[in-house]
Amino acid sequence: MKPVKFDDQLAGFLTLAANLCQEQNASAVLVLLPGPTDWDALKEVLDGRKIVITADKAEEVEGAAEAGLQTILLDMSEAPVFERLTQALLTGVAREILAPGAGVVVAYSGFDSAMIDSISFIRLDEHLGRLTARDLRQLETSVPLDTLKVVVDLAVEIGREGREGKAVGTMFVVGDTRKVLQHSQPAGFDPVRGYPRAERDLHDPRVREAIKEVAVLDGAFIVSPEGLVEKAAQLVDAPYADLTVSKGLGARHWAGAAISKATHAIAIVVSQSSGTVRIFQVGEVMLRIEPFRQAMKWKEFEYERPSDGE
Ligand SMILES: Nc1ncnc2c1ncn2[C@@H]1O[C@H](COP(=O)(O)OP(=O)(O)OP(=O)(O)O)[C@@H](O)[C@H]1O
Repeated sequence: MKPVKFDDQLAGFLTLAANLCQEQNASAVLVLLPGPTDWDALKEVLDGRKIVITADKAEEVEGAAEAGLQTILLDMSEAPVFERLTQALLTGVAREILAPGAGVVVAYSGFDSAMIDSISFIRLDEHLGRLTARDLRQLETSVPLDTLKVVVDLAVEIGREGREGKAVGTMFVVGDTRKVLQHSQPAGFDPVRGYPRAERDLHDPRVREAIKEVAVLDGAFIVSPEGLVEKAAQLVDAPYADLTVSKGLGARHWAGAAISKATHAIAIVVSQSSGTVRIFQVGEVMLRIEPFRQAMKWKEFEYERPSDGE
């Protein structure tokens, strides 16, 4: 990976970005770079503005954090620039580096991948953004926020990516594990059975990748408040009485609603047909996240017409 020379072109575009930031009252300048550059010179040109450096690999932002710059890594080098920028902005919102609704000036390589040649001004739509920590905090639950974030992010990735080109649906039931297990029975072979704790901990990215591989199996993952997958491929069974679930949602969603009502667990359901992730608590959809190209669109609570009877 080649460093990016801090030449007149780069300095010129950053100066334009700084001016635009000033004129539009933007809250940050996001720079998508193909490699490390002279961070001090970059900071000097963007004098005093909030700077976010985005790249694909850690070595491309080498030294940026030490220079006091915020960084976002994408690992999407094959994706079109538009999708990479969208993902960078969504990640910025999710990590609370950028505020939803904020204006952001973006400097990037639109035509020549080796140099900065384009500038855009983007106003982050209030509703565009990955689920933020604040949204999850609204769920008053005994499950630590940190575990919820890990599981929700994993669910969103499964809904978005699927498996080998095919859509995948699944469910995670998080928290109140002892009680949830009383309502569960194996749907088939349990791929996590017999594994030590460390190999079932969803905080470990390798474990999350392994879970994506087995998410195609029937049934739900039962996750402890600490983020350990206690069991996989479980059919959860709880009474449907007094539940209202939207039309068009089937057995998986009913089961998620029911278990979240019968216990203090949170059920996170990925729909196979749409990739939408719904978060159920006390029998109701509390949050819903729509897949959106590479990234996703976060919607505030929206009333879904309940189906009749049942
Ligand atoms: N009680 C349950 N516990 C866990 N998983 C279940 C349960 N019932 C159904 N499922 C899972 O849901 C899968 C799909 O069922 P169904 O199509 O009726 O669900 P859905 O709610 O319409 O979801 P999707 O949008 O993913 O199709 C089943 O193959 C099974 O793996």
